[in-house]
Amino acid sequence: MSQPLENIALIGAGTIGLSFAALHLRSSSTCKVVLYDPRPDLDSHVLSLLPNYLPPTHESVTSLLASERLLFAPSLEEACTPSTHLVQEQGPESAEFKTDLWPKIEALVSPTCQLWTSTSGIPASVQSVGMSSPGRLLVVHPFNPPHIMPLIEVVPSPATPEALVESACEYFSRIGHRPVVIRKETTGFVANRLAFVLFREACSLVQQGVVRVEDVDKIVEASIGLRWGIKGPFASYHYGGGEGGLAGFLQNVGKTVKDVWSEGEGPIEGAWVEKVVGQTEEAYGAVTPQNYVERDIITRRVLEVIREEREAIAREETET
Ligand SMILES: NC(=O)C1=CN([C@@H]2O[C@H](COP(=O)(O)OP(=O)(O)OC[C@H]3O[C@@H](n4cnc5c(N)ncnc54)[C@H](O)[C@@H]3O)[C@@H](O)[C@H]2O)C=CC1
Ligand SMILES: O=C(O)[C@@H](O)C(=O)[C@H](O)[C@@H](O)CO
Repeated sequence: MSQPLENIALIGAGTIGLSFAALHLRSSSTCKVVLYDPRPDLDSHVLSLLPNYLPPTHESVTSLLASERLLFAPSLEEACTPSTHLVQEQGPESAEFKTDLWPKIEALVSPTCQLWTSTSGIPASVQSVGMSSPGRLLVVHPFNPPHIMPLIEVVPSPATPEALVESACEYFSRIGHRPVVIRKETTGFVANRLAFVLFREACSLVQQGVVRVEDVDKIVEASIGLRWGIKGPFASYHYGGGEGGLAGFLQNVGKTVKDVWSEGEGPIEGAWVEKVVGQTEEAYGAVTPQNYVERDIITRRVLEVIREEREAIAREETET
């Protein structure tokens, strides 16, 4: 068991950084989270958003600040110290920014400090080129918002020791998340690759006038979005194949699958960005904080029902 992650420095306190702050703070009643972010509105940003990310019964942000379990560091050097157990970065998605940052952090912390990046798709082997021990850097890619969404894609570089991978997986499993180790550094890792392929097809269908933005959302929410939250694509198609399972599915539907695959490639023609953005803004207007509150309430409830039902099924299986 690696050292407890009690002194945590979060570099970048935007959408993801603040969500991870809530996750770490609610996962341990003793851990200390130090935020470093040069944004001029950091105080108001944290005070306005962080309370929504913490459970309603959790210690208030004001109390966390008063007890110094939550701190704002005025500099990187004051956020990352020899007593820091974990530095997690969620700054701008820029290879230049992250590559420049990690050698600085490495020089500030102890050799046992865990170094994680929340990047959407910049591999650790790219970000760590300037580090003296590149293998120390590990990608822990969340799905927004990480204080609720359980997936963490743990993506080691070829230089990363297995012990660091195991330590990160152990931490996230212990706090109720679902880490999945991705064994090769692909662009966008796995979740984003799957999401972006679907998103490309959705944009193409809107651009072709096959369907409007809001109808794509209705279709996904009323079918695959629900289905894949319960059983992923392989299990779902295995079930869909009846007695033949996935082999039966591929035998029955395989030609249509391949026909669709062969069509859905290459760039989308025309001014598709303007079209999908225009229809999205027309359908939903500007995003408000209340949108996030409603999203989080429903997402938490769905996850809770899935957990409750799976536990009930497991209990029945052990009792029979
Ligand atoms: N937004 C999303 O859905 C997801 C984002 N990510 C990744 O998380 C990272 C952050 O993304 P977001 O939170 O969405 O962006 P964001 O723009 O909300 O937050 C980035 C924060 O970094 C701060 N920052 C800028 N320069 C800095 C510096 N020198 N030192 C410290 N902080 C600095 C900014 O002030 C800002 O608050 C990116 O790498 C992104 O790819 C990962 C999964 C999902
Ligand atoms: O969709 C998410 O939450 C994450 O998988 C991402 O990394 C996104 O691509 C994010 O960067 C943009 O929404």
